[in-house]
Amino acid sequence: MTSENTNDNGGIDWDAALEQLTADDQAATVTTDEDELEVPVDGPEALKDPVSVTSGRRDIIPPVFKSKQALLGEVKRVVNLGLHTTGYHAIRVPFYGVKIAARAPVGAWRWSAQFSNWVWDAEGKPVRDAVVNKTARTDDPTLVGEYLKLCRERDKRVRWRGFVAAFAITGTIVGAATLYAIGGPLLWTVLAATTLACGVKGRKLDKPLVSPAVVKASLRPLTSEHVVEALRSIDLPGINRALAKDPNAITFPAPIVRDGPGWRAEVELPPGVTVGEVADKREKLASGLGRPLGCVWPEGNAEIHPGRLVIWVGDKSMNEAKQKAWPLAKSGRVDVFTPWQFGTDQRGDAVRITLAYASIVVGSIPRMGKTFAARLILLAAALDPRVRLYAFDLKGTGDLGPLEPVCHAYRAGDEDEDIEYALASLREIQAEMRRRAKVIRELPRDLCPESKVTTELADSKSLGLQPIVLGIDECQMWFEHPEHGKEFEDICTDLVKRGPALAIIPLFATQRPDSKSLPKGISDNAVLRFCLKVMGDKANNMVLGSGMYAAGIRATMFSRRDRGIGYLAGEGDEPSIMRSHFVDAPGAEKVVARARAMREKLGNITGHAAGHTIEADTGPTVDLLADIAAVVGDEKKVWNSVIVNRLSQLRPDTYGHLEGLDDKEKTAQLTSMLKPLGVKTGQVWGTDPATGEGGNRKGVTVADIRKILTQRDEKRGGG
Ligand SMILES: Nc1ncnc2c1ncn2[C@@H]1O[C@H](COP(=O)(O)OP(=O)(O)OP(=O)(O)O)[C@@H](O)[C@H]1O
Repeated sequence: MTSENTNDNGGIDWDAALEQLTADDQAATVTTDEDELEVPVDGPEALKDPVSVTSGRRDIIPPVFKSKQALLGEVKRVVNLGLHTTGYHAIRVPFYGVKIAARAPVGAWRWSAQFSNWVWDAEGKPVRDAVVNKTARTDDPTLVGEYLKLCRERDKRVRWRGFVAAFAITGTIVGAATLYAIGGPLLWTVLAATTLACGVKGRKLDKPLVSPAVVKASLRPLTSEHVVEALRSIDLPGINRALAKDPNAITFPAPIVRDGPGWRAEVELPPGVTVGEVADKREKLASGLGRPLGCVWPEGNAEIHPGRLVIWVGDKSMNEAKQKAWPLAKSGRVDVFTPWQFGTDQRGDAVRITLAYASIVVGSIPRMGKTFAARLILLAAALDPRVRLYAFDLKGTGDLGPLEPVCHAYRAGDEDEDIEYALASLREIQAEMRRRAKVIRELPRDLCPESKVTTELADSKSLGLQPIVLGIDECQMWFEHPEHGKEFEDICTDLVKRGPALAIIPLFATQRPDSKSLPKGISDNAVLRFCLKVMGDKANNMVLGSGMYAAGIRATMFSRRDRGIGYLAGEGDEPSIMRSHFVDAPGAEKVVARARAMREKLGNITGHAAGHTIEADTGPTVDLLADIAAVVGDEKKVWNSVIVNRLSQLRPDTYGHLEGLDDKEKTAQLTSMLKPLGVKTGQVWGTDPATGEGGNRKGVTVADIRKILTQRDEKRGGG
C-alpha cells in the first residue's frame, strides 16, 4: 500500500486500494504477448480522409418538424400517452397503497441492515480480507503493518459512527413519541411517508410496485450494420461480390434518422447495383431486417443516381397502420383545378392530386383496390358541383353505383345496349371537345392566355366549359370489343391527348394492363398514374410509364396484402408510394348525397341524374350505318358534310350537336365515326345543295355502306 491510496483527509480511499490489490494480483499471474495486442481492422490507408464531394445536403430541420402532419402527430401522441398513463395509474392508487404497505416491513428491515452495515464499517471488510489473504499467500511481513493500519482506521470510524447512530436512534424515539403525543395529520403524514419509503425500499426487483401503463414494443432502432447485413442476405451477386472484396463497399451518405413513424436510411449501393434490383427482393430485405414486409419500403433517389437507395422502415406495417378518414368524407368541396387529398404516404402525410389537365390511369391485378381508388377520384370530382360526370362500370357489379345520383351518364355492365350507350356518350364527349376547342380558339387572348380551360372559365355558364370527368372501370372491355373496340380506342386516345386542356378528364382503370387492354396511345399520354400491385415489368411500365421499371419504380414489389397501396406518378417530381383513402360504398353514398345537394343548388343535375337516359334521348338511332343508308337514298356517292346535315335533320336529338360545326369539321367528324365501322371515306364528286356547284370533296360510296350493313346483319343472324 502506498501513500497514493491515502486521501487528503488522511483517511483511506477504499476503492483505489481494492483496485490496486486486484491489479497486483493479475500482474503476478498474467503475461502479455505483444502479438496478441488488438490492432485496428482498418489500416492507415482506410483511416485517410476520403476525397469528399457534396452529393446532397442534409436536412437542416429534422424531418418531424418539416411536416405539419408529422409534428401534430407527435404532439398528439405525447399528449395521448400522458392522459392514458395518468388514467391508468389513477384507478390503481388504492392497489398500489396495499402493495406498498405489504412491502414496508421488508423495506424497514433493509434500511436497518444498511444502517447497521454503515455503523460497523462493513464496506471496508473486503479490503481487510484481501490483505489477510495476500499475507497468507506471500508471507510478506510489510502486509502485517498494512493490516494493522486498516484495523486502526476501522476502529476510528466505528467509534464516531456509533455516536452518530446513538444520537439518531435517540432522536427518532423521542421524535416518534412526540408525534404520537401530538397526533393529528402530521402523525399520519409522517407515518405515510415512512411507509412509502419502506415500501419502495422493500420492493421486489422482478415485481415493480407500479406496472407500466404502456407495453413497449421491442423495436430495435435501425442501424447501418442491420442494413448492410440485410442487403447481404438478399443474395444479389453485385452486392455479395463487392462486400467480399471490401466489407465497406456499402456506404451511408447520411446518418440513419427517425422519419415520421419509422427509420430512414440512405444507402450508396456498390457500383453496378441498382435500386430496382433491391426493390425486387423486398421480401428478402424485410426478412434480413427482421421486420414485417409491410414495414420495409425500398425506394430510389433518381435525382442522384440509380444506385442511391432510400430504405424507409416503418414501426408498423403500412397496410395495418390505421389510416385517417378521408378529409372530404364528411364535409368540404373540391375544385378540380386545385389539389385535393387522395391518400397518405408511409409517414401518414397527405398525398394530394390535381385532376385538371390530367388523364388518369389506374392499374393492378384484381382485388388490390383499383376500383376503390377510381371511385374515390370520381367522388372527388362529384364534389366539384360544376363537373359533368360520366361513369362506366364494365365489371357490372355496381361498384360505381353510389355515384349514379350525380352522373350525367352512368352504366354498369357490358351488354350490347351498354356498349351502344357508352359509344353514344363518347361521341357526345368528343363532339363537345371539338366545340370547346372552337370556343377556346375564339376567346380573347387576355381571357384565355394559355389556350386552356381555367377554373374561372369553367365558372362561366354561358361558355359551357364546365369540367367533364369520364371514369371507366375495367376499360379493357371496351378496347377488346370485337365490333366497336377500334372506335372506343380512337375516341379515348383522342380524349386523352386533347381533352385535358379542354377540362375533359378521362380516367381508365384496368386489371389487365397490357397493350390490348390499355392502348399505347392512352398509356403513353396519361398524366396521372396510380399503379397498385402488378405482376411484371410490362404491366408496370404500361401503367407508370415506360422506363419506370428499369429506374427502380416497381409496383411488382407490393404484396397481395398491400391493398390500396401503390406508386403514384405524375404528381410531384418523383413517383411515390402511397395508400389511397378508403371510402366504402355506404361512405360513398353519403358523399354523393352531399355532392347532389351542391349540384341542385347550382342547377347542375343533368342527363342520367335528371332521369334522362341516352336511349330515351336517341332511341334506336345509334345505328349510324342504317341512318346513313336512310338519308342517302339512291345516290351513289355523297359528301360527308351533306350526310351530316341530313343526319342532324333526321334525328336532331342524336346528331343535332354536329350541325353547328363547319364543313371541314363535319367531314372530319363523320370520317372518324365511320372508320371503326370499317367504312372508308375518299374524294367523291358531288353537288353542293346550297349553291348547286359541283366539286370533289371527302365523302362515301353508298355501295360500301350497304355492303357493310348487309354483312353485319348476316353476322347477327338478322335479315
Ligand atoms: N385504400 C384501401 N385501403 C384498404 N383496403 C382497400 C383499399 N382499397 C381497397 N381496399 C380493399 O381491397 C378490396 C378490393 O378492392 P377493389 O374492389 O377496389 O379491387 P380491384 O382491384 O378493383 O379488384 P377487381 O379487379 O376484382 O375489381 C376491397 O374489398 C377493399 O376492402
